[in-house]
Amino acid sequence: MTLRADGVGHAFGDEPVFSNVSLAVDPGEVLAIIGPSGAGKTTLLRFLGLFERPDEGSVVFDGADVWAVPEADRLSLRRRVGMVFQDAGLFEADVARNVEYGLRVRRPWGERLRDELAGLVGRNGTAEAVRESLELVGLADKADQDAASLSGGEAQRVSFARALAYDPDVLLLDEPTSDLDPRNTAVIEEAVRAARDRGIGVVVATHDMNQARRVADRVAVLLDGGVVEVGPVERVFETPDDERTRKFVAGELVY
Ligand SMILES: Nc1ncnc2c1ncn2[C@@H]1O[C@H](COP(=O)(O)OP(=O)(O)OP(=O)(O)O)[C@@H](O)[C@H]1O
Repeated sequence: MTLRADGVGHAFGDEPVFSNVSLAVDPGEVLAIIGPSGAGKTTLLRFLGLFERPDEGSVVFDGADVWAVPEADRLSLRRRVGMVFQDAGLFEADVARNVEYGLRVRRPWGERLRDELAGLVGRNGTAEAVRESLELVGLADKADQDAASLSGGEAQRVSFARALAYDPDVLLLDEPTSDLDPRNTAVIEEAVRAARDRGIGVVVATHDMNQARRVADRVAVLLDGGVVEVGPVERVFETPDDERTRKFVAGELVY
């Protein structure tokens, strides 16, 4: 199921962020969105996550223009997209409960009610999904630990596991490793590859170009009010078409 932004543009008040952004992520690929701070990476992810409607253009998921379909249809499309925010956003409960939450919020109402009545923890399928997701980020042994006692890196990994537990079709990651040490970064990057290998389409917003090189199949360069280039990682980094990409990749300042 392809998720696509088609000519998307947006302004906050009279401050334009970007215009005419078109890009897509296919199942089983990792697309990195790179660009300087303030270029609009988070804003673009929020549009791709169907959280907000852009001023211009459309977001198309599985062939449906998501802001043109009835709200109920949009909500069911949104459930198929997982998003991991910069802030891990865990709540005060043990690690397993935090991961279960991912299942709880994305389930259709009927199933959700059934889960509530059955007691989510006791349901085998759910417990299994929680355990598998935690294993993928190397934290299965911390399932019963209080989330508040985790390190920042572990909290991010739990947040990732929470998004994976529901087995989304698309996973959006906003600077997933920005404050993490190399070990936690490596675990998350490995989990990104595992998600891709399961057929999930992954979008990673990052200002870490090395990370984009390590995990992405394709990269979109967001700067100067738009996507100036999108293509296979190696091509974009080694022989960029756009001079602004070349400068950005070389670490020269680009506005
Ligand atoms: N809700 C909002 N209201 C007003 N301005 C906003 C809002 N959200 C974002 N902006 C502005 O839009 C621009 C893009 O912000 P965004 O967070 O999308 O950039 P970014 O590329 O993700 O940056 P960073 O790498 O620093 O996280 C910034 O100038 C920001 O101040």
